[in-house]
Amino acid sequence: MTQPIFLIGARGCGKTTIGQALTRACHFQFVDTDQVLQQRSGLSVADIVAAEGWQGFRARETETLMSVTAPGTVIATGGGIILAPVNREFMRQSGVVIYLNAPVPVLAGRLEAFPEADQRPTLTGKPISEEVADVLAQRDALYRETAHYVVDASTAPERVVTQILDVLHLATVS
Ligand SMILES: Nc1ncnc2c1ncn2[C@@H]1O[C@H](COP(=O)(O)OP(=O)(O)OP(=O)(O)O)[C@@H](O)[C@H]1O
Ligand SMILES: O=C(O)C1=C[C@@H](O)[C@@H](O)[C@H](O)C1
Ligand SMILES: [Mg+2]
Repeated sequence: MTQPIFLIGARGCGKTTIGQALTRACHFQFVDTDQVLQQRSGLSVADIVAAEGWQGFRARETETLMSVTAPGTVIATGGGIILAPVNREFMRQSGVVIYLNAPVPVLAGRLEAFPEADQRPTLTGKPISEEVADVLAQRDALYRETAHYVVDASTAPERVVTQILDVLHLATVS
């Protein structure tokens, strides 16, 4: 199988972390839309949002998603990639989409430990655990309708990777 693999889910569910580990396990290339967007622009997410608003960031995100999608690639997306219908349709039609699902306390705990504020400027102005709950309530249905598979992302990274390999029927080659 060489179809692109898209990892979707909330901030902190592990798209970047699990994507890198999955890439090593299945010998795909790794790409992260947040990282590519920031490298290409020379700006952080927080800088872009300050200058152009979330609308400007979302337009750049769609362009980045389309440009990095290629066979043999694991694509870690940004948490809000599913907001645009064009992104949802593009991912479902271009490859296999996996939702890394984790409960609010797990997500909030990770984000409180590793805020990375330049990449994760506030979405609501609320404290982290409230924001995570609000945003997940708004987006969970969109993650589910976009995904071909849902995996439990609250376990250790190796177990998340194993679940993904299982649903994809890919053998781990070490
Ligand atoms: N399965 C896991 N178990 C424990 N810690 C994890 C796991 N997955 C990710 N983490 C940790 O949670 C934090 C956030 O992970 P990561 O940056 O991969 O999330 P993300 O989904 O890419 O978030 P964003 O949408 O903001 O890009 C990191 O510090 C990472 O080490
Ligand atoms: O959940 C979101 O809307 C975001 C998640 C991050 O990955 C970044 O793409 C950005 O901070 C927006
Ligand atoms: Mg990430």
